Amino acid sequence: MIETRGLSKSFGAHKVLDGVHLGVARGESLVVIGGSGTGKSVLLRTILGLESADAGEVLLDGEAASPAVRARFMRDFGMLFQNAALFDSLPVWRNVAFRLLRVMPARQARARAVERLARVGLGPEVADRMPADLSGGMRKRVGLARAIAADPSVIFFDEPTTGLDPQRAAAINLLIRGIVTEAGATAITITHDMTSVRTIADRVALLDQGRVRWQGSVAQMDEAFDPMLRAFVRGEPLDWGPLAGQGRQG
Ligand SMILES: Nc1ncnc2c1ncn2[C@@H]1O[C@H](COP(=O)(O)OP(=O)(O)OP(=O)(O)O)[C@@H](O)[C@H]1O
Repeated sequence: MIETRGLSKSFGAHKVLDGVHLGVARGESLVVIGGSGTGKSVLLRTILGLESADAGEVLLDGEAASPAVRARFMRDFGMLFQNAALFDSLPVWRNVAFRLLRVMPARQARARAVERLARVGLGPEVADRMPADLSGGMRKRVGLARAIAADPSVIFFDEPTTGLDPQRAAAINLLIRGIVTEAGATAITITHDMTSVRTIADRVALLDQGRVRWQGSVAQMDEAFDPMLRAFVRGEPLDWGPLAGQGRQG
């Protein structure tokens, strides 16, 4: 359903994507992992056309992503941005119902928004609050409620559990898994959270230095020999050289 072929993107002299080949089948959940700054968010933005690629191509439903193909794709698409990206001037329910308000009466859109808020563990009293009055974790969940409000068949989640406590994170992981399994949605998720990977992923791709270094199922990930993948999965500390950790010695 979504395919990238040799996708490359630089900012000035900094090559962030260096020939990314990746595919996601309809109804599949792909999780992209990789160290900070390896280009995971840039990859999603380039697939969406929010960044233009320097080389390579994006195919959506087998067609090259022309503006018309992208517009069609976006009609049935939801996204949770890393920072939730809420509209600060709109109350929570209008943020959640933003797209619904174009296609249904306000009363119905509000009822749907309240129902979606409940799915992410937020009560109806949150509906009329302003985003600035919410905690970071609550904003994240409002962003998730907005992403799923219109029952999209394709959803991108950029770090869905960052900033949530472990129990809320686990609930969000199950919600995302349910959206893929029960509603048959196609999902790409970026995360650093290995619990999320294990709950959400049909397939995992490890991005490194602008390329897909490894990809496979969760079971294959646990058996894989790739040293970088193993270190990432186990959360082994990076070696930052002789100055690292000096603060600990006072
Ligand atoms: N608009 C931009 N202009 C210049 N550099 C950018 C721009 N967007 C991203 N970058 C750079 O591209 C690199 C990859 O960024 P990206 O946000 O994709 O990383 P990431 O893998 O999602 O990281 P994290 O896990 O920390 O969120 C970073 O070095 C970042 O500074």
